[in-house]
Amino acid sequence: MTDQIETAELHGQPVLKLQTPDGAVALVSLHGAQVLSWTPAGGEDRLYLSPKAVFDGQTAIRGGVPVCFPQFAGNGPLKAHGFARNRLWTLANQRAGKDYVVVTLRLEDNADTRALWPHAFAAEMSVSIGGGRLDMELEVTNTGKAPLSFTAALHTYLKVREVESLRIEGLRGLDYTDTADGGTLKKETGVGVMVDDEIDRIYHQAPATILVREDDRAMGIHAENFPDVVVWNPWVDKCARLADMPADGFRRMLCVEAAAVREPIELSPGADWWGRQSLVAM
Ligand SMILES: O=P(O)(O)OC[C@H]1O[C@@H](O)[C@H](O)[C@@H](O)[C@@H]1O
Repeated sequence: MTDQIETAELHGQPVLKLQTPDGAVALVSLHGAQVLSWTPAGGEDRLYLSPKAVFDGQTAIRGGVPVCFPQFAGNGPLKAHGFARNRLWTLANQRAGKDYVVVTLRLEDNADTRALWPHAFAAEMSVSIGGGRLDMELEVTNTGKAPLSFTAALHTYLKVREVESLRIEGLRGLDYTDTADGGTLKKETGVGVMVDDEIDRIYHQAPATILVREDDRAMGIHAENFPDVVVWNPWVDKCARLADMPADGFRRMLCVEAAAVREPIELSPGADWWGRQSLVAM
């Protein structure tokens, strides 16, 4: 470990603390390879972590950036969002420079994952911070002898001041699957998407960059190799049903997820795929 990367604990669970000399800080949980908090240089924490999140080394942690793999949501036989967020990943690589820190966590198949999903794979999640940026990259390699396919997402919980006061820009004209309306396919007509009710949408063929604009700040969200963008907020009733969310938690969060859902990723033996999401605090 360098002094820019330390091992620590959060609520009894192992985390890596990343810091750059300019003051950017992130916490990454080994459970799920999940970024739990990210403070850009000179700023404040821009990721939502539920104060009721469960840290027991098994349950998925509510907040930060859960890694959904090898299945997005309930789109397949596995439990919601696959198993990667419920597994302990190992530190595979780390590097620090004058203005950046990067760590790579790794998860491979074992008897337990093969019982759920009969494939050999290696997944690596790289997290890099510096200045006002957070870069996250998920790479998956088919290490087996048969083809495999999966869906995936970086399920980013943005921390927002008041969800009803923000606007999501860049989605106009896109087709989306409205999960909150039985999976109906619709077209986005709004110039800016506002949130004043439950929203659970998978936007397809999304542009590389979208913007979440708040009254006094914004977040630029850039994705590569993730063709879908999921926008999710549970709103009052669904939030009340989530045991690991406070009643008013939905007001402080907005999930904007870089995802590959509509077209599963197909990997032949030996092939690999990567997808990236970057957040730029403005
Ligand atoms: O409660 P979970 O399993 O973390 O899922 C949260 C939400 O994740 C979103 O990605 C899905 O679109 C929602 O349908 C889902 O409710």
